[in-house]
Amino acid sequence: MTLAVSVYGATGRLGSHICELVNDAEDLTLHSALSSRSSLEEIAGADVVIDVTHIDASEPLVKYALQAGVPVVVGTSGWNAERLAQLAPRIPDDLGVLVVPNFSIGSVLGTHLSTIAARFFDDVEILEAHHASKVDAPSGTAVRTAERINEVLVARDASPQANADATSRGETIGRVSVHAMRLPGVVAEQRVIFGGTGETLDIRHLTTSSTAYDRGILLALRIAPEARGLITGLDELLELS
Ligand SMILES: NC(=O)C1=CN([C@@H]2O[C@H](COP(=O)(O)OP(=O)(O)OC[C@H]3O[C@@H](n4cnc5c(N)ncnc54)[C@H](OP(=O)(O)O)[C@@H]3O)[C@@H](O)[C@H]2O)C=CC1
Ligand SMILES: O=C(O)C1=N[C@H](C(=O)O)C[C@H](O)C1
Repeated sequence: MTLAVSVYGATGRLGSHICELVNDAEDLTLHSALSSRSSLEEIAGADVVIDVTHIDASEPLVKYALQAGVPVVVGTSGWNAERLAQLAPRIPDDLGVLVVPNFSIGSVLGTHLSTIAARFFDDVEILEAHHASKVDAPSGTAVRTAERINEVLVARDASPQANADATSRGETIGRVSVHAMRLPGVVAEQRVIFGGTGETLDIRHLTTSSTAYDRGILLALRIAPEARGLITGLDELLELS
């Protein structure tokens, strides 16, 4: 018994990699490979659809998949806390949507460790770097990391000392400044830097190849048909939360 996988964004960097991954896995088959020119009807009959496109396409895809009764794995960046809060109540009881800002296990651990560090440091900034072709900034991972750190800072009413008002101080997400660099030669990198009294803590994750995403993609695809409701990130699946 194989799982029929539909890939939305199949002509892109990550989508074409996912198609290869699915073709190579004995328990998965490629049901359909969609691009911007495809009809969403092509996902009909799939056991799961994975979306790696653009936020403008991702939202309609999720809506369509939920109506068609197809579980979804979303890898597209742009699903911030506000969008996720709107999505959660729209998911039927018998379906699951996994929104995964980063499929790399190291990145998931980096963000998890950052939420622990946020219990002890009031000041933190995120520095992310990606390849020059990336269309969105800051990265979905950086936004999600900042949102999760901010939840911890707000819960304990932490007071950052640094002033983040000037535009050169990055985009402010809650109490966290986020700086984005786009450069040829880079795949993906994120540093979460905490500042304290006489010390800094630098939690750095470096992606050197898109193979970093394989384990997380396969895990999410295999779990999606049994998942129920909204699952954000791989933390729960990796038993981190
Ligand atoms: N969660 C994770 O671990 C990762 C997430 N990502 C995210 O995945 C997404 C895709 O990244 P990447 O593969 O590098 O991007 P690419 O630009 O290489 O590919 C984008 C894909 O999406 C399609 N697409 C773009 N706009 C639309 C639209 N409006 N409607 C329908 N389809 C559209 C393109 O189709 P066409 O060819 O027809 O234009 C193409 O197949 C990004 O959001 C990125 O941040 C990336 C890496 C890891
Ligand atoms: O576009 C990319 O490349 C990536 N996008 C995701 C993001 O926006 O966080 C995940 C990873 O950083 C690679």
